[in-house]
Amino acid sequence: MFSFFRKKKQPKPQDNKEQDSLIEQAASGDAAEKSPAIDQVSVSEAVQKAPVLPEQTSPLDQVDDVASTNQDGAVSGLDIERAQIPAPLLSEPVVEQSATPLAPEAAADPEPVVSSLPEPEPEPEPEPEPEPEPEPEPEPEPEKKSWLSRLKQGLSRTGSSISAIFVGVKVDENLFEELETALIMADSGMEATESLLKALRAKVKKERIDDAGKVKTALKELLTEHLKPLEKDFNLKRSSPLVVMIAGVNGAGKTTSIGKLAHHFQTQGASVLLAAGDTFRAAAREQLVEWGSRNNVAVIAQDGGDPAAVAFDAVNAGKARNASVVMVDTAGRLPTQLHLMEELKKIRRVIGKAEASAPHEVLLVVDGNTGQNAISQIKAFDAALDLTGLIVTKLDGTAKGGTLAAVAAGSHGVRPIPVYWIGVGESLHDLQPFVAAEFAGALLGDD
Ligand SMILES: Nc1nc2c(ncn2[C@@H]2O[C@H](COP(=O)(O)OP(=O)(O)OP(=O)(O)O)[C@@H](O)[C@H]2O)c(=O)[nH]1
Repeated sequence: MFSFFRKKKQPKPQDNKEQDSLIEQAASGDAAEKSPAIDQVSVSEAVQKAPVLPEQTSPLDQVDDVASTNQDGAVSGLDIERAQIPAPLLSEPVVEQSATPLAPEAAADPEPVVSSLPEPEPEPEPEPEPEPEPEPEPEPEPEKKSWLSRLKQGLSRTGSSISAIFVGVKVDENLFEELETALIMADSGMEATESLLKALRAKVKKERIDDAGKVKTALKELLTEHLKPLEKDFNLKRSSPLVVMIAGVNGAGKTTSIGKLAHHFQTQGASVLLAAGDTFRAAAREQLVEWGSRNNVAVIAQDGGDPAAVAFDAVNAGKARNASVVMVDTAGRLPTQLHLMEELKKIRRVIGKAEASAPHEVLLVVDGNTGQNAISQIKAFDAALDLTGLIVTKLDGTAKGGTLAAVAAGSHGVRPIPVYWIGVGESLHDLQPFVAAEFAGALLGDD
């Protein structure tokens, strides 16, 4: 599919443990003395020797540049290691096998498709030239919706059903019961719903609120207060480079969010380096390289191999180049795929071997449409990785949105992990900091 990537070896399950430990040995820097075989799986080599086919201007050319050169011409740590590699090894790159099985389409070069040519049809009679039609007036471009209106529209299913409850009704038990149902239907969970309604009843009683519209305002205040603990500024400058590891289930929006974040960080003056730690899906690597070129930032990648090795090299490259931020993408996985969750833990550990204080942030990307299932996802990834934050994507879609109220309430034992950003579209700018009041307003269908 991607001619510039080397054909991957089929994984040998019985070798994985041994290779994993070799990768970790390599990362800890003492492997060479312990086993001559480490040359075959050297962490740095794997990236440095990513193949570059001659005459090809593939994204990996850029990647190879990143792994081997330093912008100002200085010899980087990676260069030094490369210089010490015997020539035969350099010319024959070793691709270390990941614990992750290779996707069939990535594992085998596709057969060329040869389609049979149809019989040539007789030349049609030339038609007389039609009269040129007058050019239609160009339609005025619809004004690009603001992100907040996209969030409101995304949550409108919940918003309009909650809003409708307050129209033309008395403040009585019926109103509270309808609200209870609507909040549960919005995926807020029992804990959050009960606690919100208890507080609302108390407030209505204490402030003698007898107007349904004012009950809605009171609910918005309470919901904002409830969501407030999830609101947290992302501190970009606390370490250099700041190493951010990104995880999540398949298709949650990890790579897209990394692309958006790269742009966001750059607008704050940060220099960004990306690590294509999704070595499982070839298209994911290409997707990240594409985001990299869109943002004009370098991407460390290799064809196949161990994602921990990519992360390790990326952190070292980030240090050598004084990058402000290194973001490590990882392959999507379900929390039930225990061996893949182990792989994530290993990536986290190996990052720590490249830089003891790293990763500084471990973010879970959650699809906002996931509903209550998001709670079990967050719990499982948190147990494996000790998450530091969430990015909730696709809130411009058909999300119900109540899940965040459930997270804030610690539903089913989930930790109220901060939500740094929300995704409200597919383009570069469609990432916004999570603001409790705005989110509460959108969830309750504010105008
Ligand atoms: N509408 C909308 N679409 C989004 C948002 N974030 C991501 N997407 C889309 O979701 C799809 C999956 O996004 P990816 O970034 O490839 O997801 P991923 O988690 O990296 O996927 P895997 O690598 O397969 O696990 C893409 O079509 C994105 O454009 C968002 O905030 N809103």
